[in-house]
Amino acid sequence: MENEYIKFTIGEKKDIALIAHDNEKPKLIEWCKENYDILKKHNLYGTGTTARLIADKTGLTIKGYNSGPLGGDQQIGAKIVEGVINFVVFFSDPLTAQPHDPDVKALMRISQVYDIPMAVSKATADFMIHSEFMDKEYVHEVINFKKNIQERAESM
Ligand SMILES: O=C(CO)COP(=O)(O)O
Repeated sequence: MENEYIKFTIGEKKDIALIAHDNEKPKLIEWCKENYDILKKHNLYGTGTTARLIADKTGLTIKGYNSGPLGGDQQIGAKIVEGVINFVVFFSDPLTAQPHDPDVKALMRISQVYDIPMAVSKATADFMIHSEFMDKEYVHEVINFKKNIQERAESM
């Protein structure tokens, strides 16, 4: 099966998901404060508690989904599939087991599938936010999964 790629343009205003596990929330809030002037130019989304804390502590406008353990990671994942989210900052906790670990893995996996940049630490988030892609249009290329599915169905 040969893959065909679809190209689409991502505008100057990005759609950014911000997520942090509990132990990492203070770090993400600090990071949002540091990068307030950049973040305020974009559309922000987050899992429930993270989004509420960011809004309260930084004054940024952010759309909140469900809390992570109640399906928030899956909602963000669905937005990636729909082509809504362009960047993800996810300060996951590398030292604490999460009850919704399958959802966390699913979100990381779907970001890879759609080649959506995901920063999982402050260092990578700093690289991402200061990247030349942040404030300009760029062309994003992903596999045409519709063609892929059709070809698979036809071959069965
Ligand atoms: O658990 C999370 C991500 O896996 C984050 O969820 P909250 O933002 O609701 O704490």
